Amino acid sequence: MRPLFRPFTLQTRLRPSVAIGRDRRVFLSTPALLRRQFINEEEFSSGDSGANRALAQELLTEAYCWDHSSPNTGHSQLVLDADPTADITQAPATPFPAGIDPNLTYLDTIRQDSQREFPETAFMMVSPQSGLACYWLITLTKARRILELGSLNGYSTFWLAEALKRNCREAGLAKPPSPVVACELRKEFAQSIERQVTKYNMQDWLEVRQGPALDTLRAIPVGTQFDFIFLDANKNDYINYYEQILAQDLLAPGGVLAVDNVLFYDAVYTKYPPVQKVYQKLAEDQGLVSLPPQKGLLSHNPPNHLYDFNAHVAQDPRTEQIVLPLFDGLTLIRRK
Ligand SMILES: C[S@@+](CC[C@H](N)C(=O)[O-])C[C@H]1O[C@@H](n2cnc3c(N)ncnc32)[C@H](O)[C@@H]1O
Repeated sequence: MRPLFRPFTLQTRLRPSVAIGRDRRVFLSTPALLRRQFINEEEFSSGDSGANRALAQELLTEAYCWDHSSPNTGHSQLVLDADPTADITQAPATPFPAGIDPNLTYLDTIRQDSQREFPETAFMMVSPQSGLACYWLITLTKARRILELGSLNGYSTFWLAEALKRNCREAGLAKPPSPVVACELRKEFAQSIERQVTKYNMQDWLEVRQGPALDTLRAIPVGTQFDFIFLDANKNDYINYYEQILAQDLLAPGGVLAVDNVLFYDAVYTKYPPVQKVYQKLAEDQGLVSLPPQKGLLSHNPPNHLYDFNAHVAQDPRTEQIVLPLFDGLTLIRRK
C-alpha cells in the first residue's frame, strides 16, 4: 500500500490516528497500542486525515476490527487483522524524524541490542517518543543534575545522558557537574548498562547505582538536588518514591519529576480492573493468546498501583502536576 503519511504523525493521543499496513493491518489507535502492533515500521503508512478516519470508521462498522475505545478519554483504538506471528523483538530501528541530531541515531542501536539481549523484558523500555520527550524536557529546562529510577538496560538512560551532554555543550562545559545517576535493581541490567557506557564512551555522563532504588535514594547526601528525575521503576513503589523524593527535598526549585506509565495501557480509568483482564488485553495487543506465565507480570498489579499513585498525586497540595497522554502516559510534577 502506498505510504500516505509519516509514522511520526502518530505520536499524539489527543486525537485518533490512523495507520494502514501493507499487510492490510489498519489502526485507529493510541501509540501505546501501535508500539505493540507496528512490528515492522517500514511496512505501514499512517496518518490522521479525514479520509483515513472515514476508512477506519467504515471498517469498524463492517466489524473487521477490534474496538479498544476508551470511553473516558474519547480516544479510539481500532485494529484490523493484526499479525499473530509478529515478534516485537525483531522490530527494526524506529525512523528518526528529520531534524533530530544524527549523532543520536545510535540510540536505536541500543534499543535493538536491548531487544536482542533481553527479549523477555524489552517491552518495558520507554518508547522512542517518550525518550525524545524527556530529551526535550531536559534541554528546554537546561537541567544538569539528573536522576533515573528504573533503568532496565539503559535505553532511557542514554536519552537522559545525551540531553545532559547537549546542555553542557551549549553551556561550554566539557564535562557535567555530575553524571546522570541511574538506579537499577537487577545486576544483569546494571552490568549491561555499564558495558554500553564503555562501548559508547559515556563514562563522564552516566553512572549506574545497582540496588533497590529506595535504598539508593536514602543514601544520597543531604543537600543534593536534581533538576530532572525520571521515575520508571517498579510501579508498586511509585508512591514511596514520590514521598521519599519530597521528604529528602531532592527536587530542585524549578525541577521536574517525570513519571512514566501513568495511564498503563488505558487500564487506570476504572478503580482496580481485574488484572488478568488487563494483561489478557495486553497480550492480545501483542498478538499473543496470553502472556507467558514465566514473565511474572501478575506478581503485582501495576494498573492498581498506578491508579493509586495518580489519585495520591492529584490530591497533593504540595505539588503541581500535569498528565501528558504521551504514549503510556507521562506525568510531570513540580514542587509548589
Ligand atoms: C519499566 S523498566 C525501566 C525501563 C527503562 N526506563 C527503559 O526505558 O529502558 C523498570 C525497571 O525497574 C527496575 N526495578 C524494579 N524494582 C526496582 C527497585 N526496587 N529499585 C530499582 N529498580 C527497580 C526493573 O528491574 C526494571 O529494569
